[in-house]
Amino acid sequence: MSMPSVSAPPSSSMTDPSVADLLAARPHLRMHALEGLMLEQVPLAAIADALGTPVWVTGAGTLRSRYRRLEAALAEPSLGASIHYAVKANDHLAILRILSIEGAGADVVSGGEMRRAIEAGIPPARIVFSGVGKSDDELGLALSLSISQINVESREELERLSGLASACGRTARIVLRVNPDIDAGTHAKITTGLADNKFGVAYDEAADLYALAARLPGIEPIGFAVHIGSQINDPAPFRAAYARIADLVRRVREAGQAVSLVDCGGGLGISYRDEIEGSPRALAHAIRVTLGDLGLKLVVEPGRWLVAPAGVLLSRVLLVKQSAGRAPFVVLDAAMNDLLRPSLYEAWHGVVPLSARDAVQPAGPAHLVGPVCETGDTFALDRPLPHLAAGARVAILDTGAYGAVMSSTYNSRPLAAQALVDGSRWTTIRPRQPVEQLWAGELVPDWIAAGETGAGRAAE
Ligand SMILES: Cc1ncc(COP(=O)(O)O)c(C=O)c1O
Ligand SMILES: N[C@@H](CCCC[NH3+])C(=O)O
Repeated sequence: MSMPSVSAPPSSSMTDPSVADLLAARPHLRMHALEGLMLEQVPLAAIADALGTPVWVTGAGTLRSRYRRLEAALAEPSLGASIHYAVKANDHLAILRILSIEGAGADVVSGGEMRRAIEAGIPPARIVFSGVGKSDDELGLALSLSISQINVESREELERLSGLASACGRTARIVLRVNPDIDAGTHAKITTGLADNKFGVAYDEAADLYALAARLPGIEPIGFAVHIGSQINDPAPFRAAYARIADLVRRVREAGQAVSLVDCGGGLGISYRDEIEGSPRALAHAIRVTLGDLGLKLVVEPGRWLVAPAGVLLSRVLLVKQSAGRAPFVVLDAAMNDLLRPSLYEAWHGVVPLSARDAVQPAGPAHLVGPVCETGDTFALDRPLPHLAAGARVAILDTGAYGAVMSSTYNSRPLAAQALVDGSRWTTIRPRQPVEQLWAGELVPDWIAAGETGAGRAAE
């Protein structure tokens, strides 16, 4: 099985793309001789000057154009698949609003995401609720809002939902998420369609469970869902998974049950390093040849492909730590608490200096790390990087998806600011978190605050 970019260790390689290669593959980014690195028509240094670093920046124009490319590929008359953006990839209200205006619905995995999507103007009728474990409160919210569909992942959830729906006199339109046992060929931590993974109901049990769903009060089964993982660039696993679902649909129909919808999930990958980006047309083809002639309503749930390339994380070099005979450590002011992907999946992200002056030939291999007290707080190891002195600023590329959303405040580091570029204008969409907010909700019991020493050893 080939291991694509998300799993590629961030170590040195003769094949690491140069700054010029990285920019050539990303038309929304370019290096201006004087202004430095531009996202759409905005010099990123201007944003770093105004907001400081680290700061996330997303290009609205880039996002829209990617949405339109995907929509065009899926809009063929034989498909007409509707796009439900996977909110988990980047849940900022401005991003959701942009996509909502483009016509996207939402795929949500929590009550919080459901509330966010609605707050951003996505109507409940365009919201799909996925997830392997949903609380009664979350299911109750979905029922009270009459969202478009609830993707059920187990018999236990189905029976619980039936009870909840009957109790409030509502009917839940459910889609059964099936685990097709297909290897998506992606990183083990983001594969979801293998029988060993926690997601979905076993393929062999799906037909019986669907039949049970039709008998349960408060439940209307309308179809099947499948999502085999994330960062998938090769269409073959999609095709294999959809073929299995098509067989299932035929069998269930032959048994006399109605199936009107298939939710094809998300998962389309991008090019982080030098992979061939997942193709919307190839995805559409995979859907058409497997499910296209079954008269189904089709749904997709893309996240990463839409928003990852549209975002960058800007950071500043705090210091360069030299050590004789070893690659230097270039210590950034961004860390794993901001961008977790390299630490979590050894993910490779391109790094480009903001200043054209810095974007020259690699000075030699260097380690790009953050200041957090974890050895795993690295962005790149042994990477041939341009010469970066203290104070130099860089953009870490393709961080629009699973970037800011996965941030934490570990080491009491406030959440970074966020900005939105739209053509030639830009604005702050989230100020840097004030440090006091880090402890704003914390309570110190009166007796501790008063300095009591308490029971001490006697209680041990
Ligand atoms: C059910 C479901 N749908 C959609 C997505 C979005 O995936 P991606 O961002 O890879 O398109 C995910 C995340 O993997 C998911 O779990
Ligand atoms: N968080 C992952 C993707 C998981 C997708 C959600 N199921 C990433 O950064 O690549």
